[in-house]
Amino acid sequence: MAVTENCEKNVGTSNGLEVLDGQASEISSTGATMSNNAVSQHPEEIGETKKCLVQQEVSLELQGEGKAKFGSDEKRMMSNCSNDEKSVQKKAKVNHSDSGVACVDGEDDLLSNYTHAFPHEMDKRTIFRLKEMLRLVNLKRLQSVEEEKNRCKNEEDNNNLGAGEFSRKRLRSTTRRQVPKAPDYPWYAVNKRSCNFFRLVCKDISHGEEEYSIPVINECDFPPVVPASFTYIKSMQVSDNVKVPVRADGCRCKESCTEARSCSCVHLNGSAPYVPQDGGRLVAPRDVVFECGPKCRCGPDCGNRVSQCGIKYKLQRSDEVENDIDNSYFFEIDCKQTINEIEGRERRLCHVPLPTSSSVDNETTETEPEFCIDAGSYGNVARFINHSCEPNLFVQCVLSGHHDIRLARVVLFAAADIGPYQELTYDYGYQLDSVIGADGNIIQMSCHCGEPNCRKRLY
Ligand SMILES: C[S@@+](CC[C@H](N)C(=O)[O-])C[C@H]1O[C@@H](n2cnc3c(N)ncnc32)[C@H](O)[C@@H]1O
Repeated sequence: MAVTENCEKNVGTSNGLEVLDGQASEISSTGATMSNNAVSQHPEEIGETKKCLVQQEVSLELQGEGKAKFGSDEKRMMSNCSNDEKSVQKKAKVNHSDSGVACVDGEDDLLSNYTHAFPHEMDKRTIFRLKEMLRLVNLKRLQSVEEEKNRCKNEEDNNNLGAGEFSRKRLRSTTRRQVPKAPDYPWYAVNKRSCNFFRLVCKDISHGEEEYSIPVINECDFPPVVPASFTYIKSMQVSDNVKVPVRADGCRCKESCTEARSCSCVHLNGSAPYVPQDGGRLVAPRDVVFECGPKCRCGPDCGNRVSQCGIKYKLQRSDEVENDIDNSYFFEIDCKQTINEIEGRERRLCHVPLPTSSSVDNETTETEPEFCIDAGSYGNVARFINHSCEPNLFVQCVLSGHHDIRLARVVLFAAADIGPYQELTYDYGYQLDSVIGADGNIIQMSCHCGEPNCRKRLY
């Protein structure tokens, strides 16, 4: 899945965007973490969330008449089915039917599944409209399949040509090698009566947790599938085996904390880390940002709590990259790397100036990371942000409730102005050949960020 910005204005440089929340866990000797999580101790609550998810995601009024509800049973069917079954569903082929109309193998199965699951809600009219929508989806898919076929054919032809012929051919069709622009599906443009309905698999992945809903649009799979289940949380849960650090003392300010001489938290930063503009921009990347916390007297509107304010921009997710390894959602809380790896930061930060001083104890920066965030089952939208070798976000460590750098919060800030519908990315910062499998062999992963300077490998 990729996360894109989905609003009509730019996300400004260095605006605090998101906290990579998940579960902070101790890194075990194997590098894998297993943790008892706080949320799973409240099964009723999770049950409620799931119920709510079904209601929110799948209800749809079709022109105010027949009401089609998809998802609950279908999703259950999908989540219960084996990988083989899933891949069969994903591999629905586009064909020409006798009438020349594109159809998808398995369309009848799909409709009969829905009819079976919702017998009272699938009247003839609804079925007709569903078929019409499927036809539109298929036509669009067929078009791209044809385009792809033509592209491959051209490439094949060109492989059989000499250099002179090749250049003549390229001159004649200069657009041939252009990468087709990915279609944008702005949230406001999602037409419930059109085929986009089938691509919108979730109206809000945060299930009302965030101020703005985060829709998920699946442009890859047919039928579109919802993202694998996880629980959306807004603040980091610390697993039972991790000792929660003592709360840091707070400032005594009654209003917004902007001055180092009057606010003890701002003082720890040397000067105010944020400018009060567009919700608080980071003045410059720092080793660590000290924000106001729970023991401070200032309120939630304090200017030194930027990373605690939640998402302030509309985001959406689209299905692009498949994950097939178990630890795709681990993030080491490695402030040492973000603080010390100037080379990496130079690469990551684009034109944002580098930090000038280290306000963190050297001893802590020399040790290996002890904790990691496991966003596999619990997390927020940041868990879906992909890696890029030319990213538009960078990692900034932030401390607020406590001052233990080993459990710092990981916050992603914009490194440049980010336009609407741009994918949000950051540099995962892996060292090549640093990921070792259970058998002791190095695991490699190719990078598909597509940037001209792509390093070709994630790790
Ligand atoms: C934190 S997840 C990112 C979200 C994930 N793509 C999804 O759809 O849920 C990290 C995983 O995404 C995939 N990924 C992210 N960026 C990638 C890239 N540039 N090239 C290849 N795979 C990438 C890898 O499988 C990686 O382990």
